[in-house]
Amino acid sequence: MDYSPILNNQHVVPSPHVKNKLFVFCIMLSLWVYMIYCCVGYCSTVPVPNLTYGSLNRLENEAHGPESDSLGAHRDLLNNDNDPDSRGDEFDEITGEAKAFDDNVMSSFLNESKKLPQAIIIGVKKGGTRALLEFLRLHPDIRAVGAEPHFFDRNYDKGLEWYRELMPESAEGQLTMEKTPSYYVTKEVPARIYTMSKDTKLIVVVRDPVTRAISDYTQTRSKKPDIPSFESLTFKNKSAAVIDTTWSAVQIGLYAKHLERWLQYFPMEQLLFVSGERLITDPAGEMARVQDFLGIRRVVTGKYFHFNPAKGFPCLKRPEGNSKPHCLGKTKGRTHPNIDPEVVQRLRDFYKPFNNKFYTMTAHDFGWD
Ligand SMILES: Nc1ncnc2c1ncn2[C@@H]1O[C@H](COP(=O)(O)OS(=O)(=O)O)[C@@H](OP(=O)(O)O)[C@H]1O
Repeated sequence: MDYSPILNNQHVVPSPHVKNKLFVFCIMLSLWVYMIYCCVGYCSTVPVPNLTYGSLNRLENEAHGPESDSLGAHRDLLNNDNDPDSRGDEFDEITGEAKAFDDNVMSSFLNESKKLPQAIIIGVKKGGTRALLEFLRLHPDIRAVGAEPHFFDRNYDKGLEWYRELMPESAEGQLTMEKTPSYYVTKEVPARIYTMSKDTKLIVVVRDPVTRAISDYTQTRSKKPDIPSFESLTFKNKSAAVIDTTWSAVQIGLYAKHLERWLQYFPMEQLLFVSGERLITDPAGEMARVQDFLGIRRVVTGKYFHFNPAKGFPCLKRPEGNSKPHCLGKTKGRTHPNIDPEVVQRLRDFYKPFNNKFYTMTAHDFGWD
């Protein structure tokens, strides 16, 4: 009778063939255990030798919880302005789940890192910049910081590494973005962005300068209810009816003048002007232009928007399912005070030549007159 060597020795000694199979099985098992470990969100906390500074920072954030970190960062970034409109707290509920999934599961697989922004929403204040950023954040190829970094105007001395650290982790092929509306009107900013990268794509959300000025005033008054009337701030001397172009609410609306400064550094093709009005009436149409400009797929389409008649604005909805649409917070879409129609008309006349120049420069009639 033939005995196998195993039985012959009275011990269970696996043959080399079986050993190989066992080895492969163990490797597979370890991989599966690791993947399950990752899927419950632990693998990003496993110390690995080649951790970047960025990922270390993320681990620290996870340890303190995302809320405490972002609040701290926002306070710092607000730079005493304490402007609720600057906080990245809009639409967090709708993007929150996706972000958590990204952070906890995907980042370790995708070799993510923090990058300087390749595209920036540079203005204008009260143009609809928050809405545009939140619409863009729905796109899987966009990673954007929620709060306004104010790097190129207020925090430039902190250096590019400080700026990079504020950015979210992004994978290969994803665009990093931020929005700071004051960049468009700040003299030093074009040169500074050019120094960071002359290829930076620049997006400006523009809105009828008269409505924009009233919106700006409404925001200031919500924080300082005792400020003088819009009418008295508009004129240097009310009787002379000379418009005070040093008042920032008026100054910001001189879009053509500010654009001249940008064109000293960037070609027109690198700037995209988004209509703040159309962003409300046709968000999908404006988003198509923006996505084309950024060179990303048209993912954010009409199915993401639901017009809320009570609010008078488009809100965001998930294309699948029938969950409640999410609207921007109450600092967006404030009720404007009634302004003396004569003053409004004076402002319209004042802006007319500047608007026309702006239409010519951008080859786009925004229809404000
Ligand atoms: N979808 C949606 N929901 C709410 N509000 C919207 C939306 N799209 C554009 N807007 C308009 O955005 C205006 C605020 O502009 P910004 O976000 O650029 O303001 S800020 O500079 O960041 O403070 C804000 O101005 P006000 O209406 O004067 O408050 C809105 O008119």
